[in-house]
Amino acid sequence: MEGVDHLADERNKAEFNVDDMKIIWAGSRHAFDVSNRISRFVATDPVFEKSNRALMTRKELFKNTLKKSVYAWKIIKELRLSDEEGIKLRIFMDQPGFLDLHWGMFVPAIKGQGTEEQQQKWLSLANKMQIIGCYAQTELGHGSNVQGLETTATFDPKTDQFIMHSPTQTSSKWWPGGLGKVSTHAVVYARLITNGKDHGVHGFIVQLRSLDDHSPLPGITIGDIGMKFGNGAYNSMDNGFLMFNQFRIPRDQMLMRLSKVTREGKYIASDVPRQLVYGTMVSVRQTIVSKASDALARAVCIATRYSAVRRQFGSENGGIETQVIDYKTQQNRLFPLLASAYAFRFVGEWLKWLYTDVTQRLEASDFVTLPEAHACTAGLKSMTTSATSDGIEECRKLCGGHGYLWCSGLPELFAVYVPACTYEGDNVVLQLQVARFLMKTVSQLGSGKAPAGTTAYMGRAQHLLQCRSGVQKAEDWLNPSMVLEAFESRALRMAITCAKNLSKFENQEQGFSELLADLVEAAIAHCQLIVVSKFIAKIEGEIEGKGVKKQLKNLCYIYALHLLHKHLGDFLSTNSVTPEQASLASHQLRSLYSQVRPNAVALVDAFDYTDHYLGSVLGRYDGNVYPKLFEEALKDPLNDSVVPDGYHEYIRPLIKQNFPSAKL
Ligand SMILES: CCCCCCCC/C=C\CCCCCC(=O)SCCNC(=O)CCNC(=O)[C@H](O)C(C)(C)COP(=O)(O)OP(=O)(O)OC[C@H]1O[C@@H](n2cnc3c(N)ncnc32)[C@H](O)[C@@H]1OP(=O)(O)O
Ligand SMILES: Cc1cc2nc3c(=O)[nH]c(=O)nc-3n(C[C@H](O)[C@H](O)[C@H](O)COP(=O)(O)OP(=O)(O)OC[C@H]3O[C@@H](n4cnc5c(N)ncnc54)[C@H](O)[C@@H]3O)c2cc1C
Repeated sequence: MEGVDHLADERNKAEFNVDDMKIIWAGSRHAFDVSNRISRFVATDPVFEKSNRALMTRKELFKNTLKKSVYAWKIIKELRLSDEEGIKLRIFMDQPGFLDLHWGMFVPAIKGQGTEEQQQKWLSLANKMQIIGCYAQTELGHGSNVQGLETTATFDPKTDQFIMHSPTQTSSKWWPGGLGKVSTHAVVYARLITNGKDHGVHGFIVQLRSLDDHSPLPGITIGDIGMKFGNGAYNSMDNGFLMFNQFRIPRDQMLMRLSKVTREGKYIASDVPRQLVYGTMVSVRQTIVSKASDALARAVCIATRYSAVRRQFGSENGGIETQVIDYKTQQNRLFPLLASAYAFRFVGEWLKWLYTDVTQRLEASDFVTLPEAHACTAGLKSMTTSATSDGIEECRKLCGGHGYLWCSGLPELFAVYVPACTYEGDNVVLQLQVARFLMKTVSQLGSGKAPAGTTAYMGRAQHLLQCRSGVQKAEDWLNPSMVLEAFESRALRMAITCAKNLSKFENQEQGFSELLADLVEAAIAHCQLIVVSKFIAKIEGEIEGKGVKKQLKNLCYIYALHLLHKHLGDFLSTNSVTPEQASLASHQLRSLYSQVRPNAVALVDAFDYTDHYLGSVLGRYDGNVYPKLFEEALKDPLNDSVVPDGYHEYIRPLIKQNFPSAKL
């Protein structure tokens, strides 16, 4: 029934103040106000309508993205929205497009790697969108291995120019978002060559298309790489290819904050670590962690509301059937995902702090925390995006058959989200970076250099290698120090086992290659420890609002104990817990599920998502699912006529067994 809240009973059960939880989820009252206002603004503006996306052709979808993006920019300018409001507008617009790469990578690359003069010149144009930029790093032949890029930028001292060239087919740029059809400019990563010497990969600002008629400049071949996974979804983005044929740019278009080429062609490397050329990727990996919590929360919101609406079995004497959310199996699959959404939110907040801290240090030429910032952003990007992709798919299954309908919102969410496991660094490749960092830290134990930050626990190696978990009863698993000790001991023991096995090889690189799978598992264990420890730190801090802290505690322990359950092999094989303690953890988990159950719908309401943003009939705020499923079905073009096109051509001849031209 229209106007009726079918989930009202669920909402009345809540034991905490949802409005207070909304503030915790958003990060602050101010952040909540901005999100709330902008999401409602987008939801009510017809230009941002998105329900028809799956039925659009690629060309229609692309044009629709242009329309929305330019309209969003007009609103940002006319209403003088702040940067924060502008970002929210793009998030709630919910359609991947060139704006993401222009603002998310092109502008940050110039800010991070350009000199002051370069910033003044290029940012003044980019900030007004008088030029549109993308981030062109990946090539057909190399994405993960950035040092393997083949595009060259050869300095020509006669003309004071760089000659950009794609020497092979595999050196074609391939994948950059916004490149295919929209961008006028790109930050291109290419091997810098001066006086015949290769100085490795550097960034260059390159104009690609005419600012008058948008045609590619002579010497440039450019286009879209074609359809990607799913309908609608990421196909709104013009991921592109690009080839240079001896294309010339002025010398001052090399991004020269980190190293320079003089008029004479002399290469001057600064004394900062060369890895700062990867700085834009580090910054985006950090934002991807917060976006993981957002995507997972969307899926969980849909699955939770629908699980409360959906009834199946359990009716006695013709009475009402059981809500599927009451099945323990449903809770065992759903509530850890709900807990993960909150966990990723809080680790995302912490990572933002870490990133801000390292940025300030770099500005003061303090590079000490750079390796840790790289390991944390890489590892947490990898861990949270993998868990989120799996989680969205699990939410689809939690919604049964209807989850497979496009209008559930889940297929498109999955299709848009899943490349996050690959872009901005393949998730396995990134965990191997964490593993390298851990092996280095382990090798330095006992050298007098105490591990700091997220590896500080390794400084207590003597204790953690010997200790036995003190858990004796199920409630002990609600003791933060016991939970932390189990995770620390598992992570440390796995890392030390890898280090010991590595030391058996004469050639360390060969050993590393042999042990890749174990190293990835050790890295994941370390990352999970970080997430658990940041969640615990959150619930041990000050949290306002009636009943809010209690709910967050429940979610925190669900997050930790479900990981323990899922990775029990690690915990048992490292003797971090005994089988009896593991079974006490499962007992405690069941009790936590019962405590979360009456609060589940309110806990997803706290995300404050509009129906527009969710884009899901199953996840509607009012729970009015069945009539709306019918409405959606009737909108399908196949239902425009009762007798379909093709009846006379195929169906009728078939059932009449009358195939005029068939030679059987
Ligand atoms: C709607 C609003 C949206 C808001 C904004 C969102 C933005 C848009 C979001 C999504 C859109 C999609 C965008 C997608 C864009 C892309 O995909 S861009 C391309 C991304 N490409 C990659 O991520 C490539 C991955 N590969 C690498 O990063 C590197 O090749 C590597 C790290 C795997 C290896 O680098 P290499 O130089 O070969 O290093 P190693 O020999 O392994 O290591 C040498 C040492 O350097 C350290 N290190 C490596 N990387 C970094 C770093 N980034 N920072 C600091 N240090 C680094 C490494 O640990 C080694 O240290 P040691 O010598 O001490 O061991
Ligand atoms: C939707 C999307 C948008 C993108 N946008 C951009 C963009 O805007 N700009 C840009 O420059 N790029 C972009 N990319 C490219 C992206 O960054 C790369 O695809 C990504 O870095 C992975 O590199 P790859 O494709 O070379 O994978 P590969 O490295 O070829 O990976 C293939 C397999 O090999 C494995 N593997 C590779 N190396 C190792 C190793 N050392 N050890 C163990 N296993 C290994 C991987 O785990 C994976 O299973 C985008 C990609 C996608 C999908």
